[in-house]
Amino acid sequence: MASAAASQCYSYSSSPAAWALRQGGGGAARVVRLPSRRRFSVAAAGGGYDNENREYVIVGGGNAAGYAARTFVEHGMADGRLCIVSKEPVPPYERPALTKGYLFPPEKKPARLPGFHTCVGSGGQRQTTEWYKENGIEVLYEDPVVAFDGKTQTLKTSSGKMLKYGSLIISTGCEASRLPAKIGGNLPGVHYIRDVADADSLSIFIAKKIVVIGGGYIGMEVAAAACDWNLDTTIIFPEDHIMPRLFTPSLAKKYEELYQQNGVKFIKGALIDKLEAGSDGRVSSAVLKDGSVVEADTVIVGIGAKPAVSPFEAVGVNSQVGGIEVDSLFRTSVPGIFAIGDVAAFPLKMYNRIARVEHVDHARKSAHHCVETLLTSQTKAYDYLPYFYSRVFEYEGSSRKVWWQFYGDNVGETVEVGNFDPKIATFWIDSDSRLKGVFLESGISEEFGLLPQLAKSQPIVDKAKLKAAASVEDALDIARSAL
Ligand SMILES: Cc1cc2nc3c(=O)[nH]c(=O)nc-3n(C[C@H](O)[C@H](O)[C@H](O)COP(=O)(O)OP(=O)(O)OC[C@H]3O[C@@H](n4cnc5c(N)ncnc54)[C@H](O)[C@@H]3O)c2cc1C
Ligand SMILES: NC(=O)c1ccc[n+]([C@@H]2O[C@H](COP(=O)([O-])OP(=O)(O)OC[C@H]3O[C@@H](n4cnc5c(N)ncnc54)[C@H](O)[C@@H]3O)[C@@H](O)[C@H]2O)c1
Ligand SMILES: O=C1O[C@H]([C@@H](O)CO)C(O)=C1O
Repeated sequence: MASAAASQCYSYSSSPAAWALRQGGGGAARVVRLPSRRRFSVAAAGGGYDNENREYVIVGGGNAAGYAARTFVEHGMADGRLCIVSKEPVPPYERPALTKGYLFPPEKKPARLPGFHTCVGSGGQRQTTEWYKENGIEVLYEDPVVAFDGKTQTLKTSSGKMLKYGSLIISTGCEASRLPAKIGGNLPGVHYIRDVADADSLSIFIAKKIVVIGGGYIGMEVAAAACDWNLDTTIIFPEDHIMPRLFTPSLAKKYEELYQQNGVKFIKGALIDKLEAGSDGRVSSAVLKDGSVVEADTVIVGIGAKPAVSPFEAVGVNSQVGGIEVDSLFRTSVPGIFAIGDVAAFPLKMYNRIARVEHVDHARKSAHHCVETLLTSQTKAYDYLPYFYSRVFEYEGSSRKVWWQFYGDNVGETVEVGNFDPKIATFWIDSDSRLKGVFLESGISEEFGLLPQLAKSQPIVDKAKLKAAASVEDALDIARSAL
């Protein structure tokens, strides 16, 4: 328990006159008005709290938390005032590295901590453990919050610590969806990848035959990494093509063919009936619903992720997309409590709907926007342009590297140009001929730089001209000329 420091009390008030939480999209607007001036004061250590009276508490030490901490420091509001409570034993890091550089073979200089702490993924400073100490930020490691009381503004951690907050930022991200234990989802040799401990335990390094379950981001990035290990790799998923959240069938076909050229086998339209163990108790095969059996000494499961709302359900969970409901300033319906990153269900202003975005660009930007709101009472609504990307086969010696970027909304008719030679562009165009979304494989930086401009301004484009484009470069010129 905290030492009984001399009693100190600081207080501040919630920022704007009235808190309003609107439900966008189809839901009727619901404005929750609260008394205009709510004063919060964080009781002194006399209350016996374990976080040294830190006014600001971030729950979750992942990608968004690292970027939030940076903004607190930029405002000079971290030292002695910020506390991060994390489930993990290490400070925030760039999670995307876990299925990219982290999976390179030992002789190819795999990414390892402390090399990829936030904010290096966006060209920022590497915030090591020492960085948090030097900036006076208290970090509680390996001690997840298990209980929360909004009335007393207190949190309880799994080790029994009691923490008091003035403002609380929920940054708990997502948890990997799991196969049920009863069908072998927890067998030794079955792996999920969410945090660096998972990546460390991944026995891809000693595997011979791996089965990857799920044809999404994790599935594709792990399967590509397995090619660098020359492993016998099979991907199994229920849809009829990979990346169903984003890829068109024809785009998926191009990438599937590239994976097959690298030796990856696909079993599509298939669901796992169970995972079986061998005599050593480790996973030895995957049995599909049709009864067929695929041998494997390692199984990597990438079947989606669920927002980690616990123990903050009472703050308000969005029924459509899940996650903690926030407004365009990341304020929840409870004054002084915010949510950011994967776990936040926020108004996607451009498309007038509530969304959750499980990608690192939003984690970084939402963190910055939220802390700016908290510290400066700015009222500029978050106006996020969805940006997703992936990089595979990027290892040294790969026959071709793959790096695609997508901006916007994948809605409408698609026009696809190019055939991995080396580029591919796909344009999503709505019924008013407006460009809604754009995808580019292996662009040069100027071309990648054009994508957000196109997706943000949504120009009217000539579909016929795009379809007739002789190359990806021509197609981008046609789109650029529509700006
Ligand atoms: C393997 C992998 C690769 C990825 N690659 C990419 C990519 O290439 N590009 C891209 O755009 N996105 C990628 N993503 C998605 C991106 O990493 C996430 O969108 C981003 O990490 C979300 O940041 P966050 O802070 O909201 O959540 P997280 O980074 O998941 O952090 C949440 C943190 O909160 C902790 N936590 C949870 N509950 C509690 C609790 N009760 N108390 C305390 N701590 C708690 C978790 O342990 C974790 O440390 C990848 C994700 C994974 C898993
Ligand atoms: N480059 C990136 O942006 C990137 C990279 C890795 C991870 N991530 C994030 O990490 C999280 C997890 O990624 P993911 O790939 O697991 O999720 P995903 O949603 O991208 O893919 C899940 C895949 O598993 C399939 N699936 C669902 N249930 C299944 C089942 N029972 N059996 C077999 N297949 C099943 C889905 O149909 C889909 O193909 C997501 O939030 C994702 O955005 C992002
Ligand atoms: O954003 C990212 O961060 C890591 C790595 O670049 C950090 O060094 C990675 O692989 C990304 O895609």
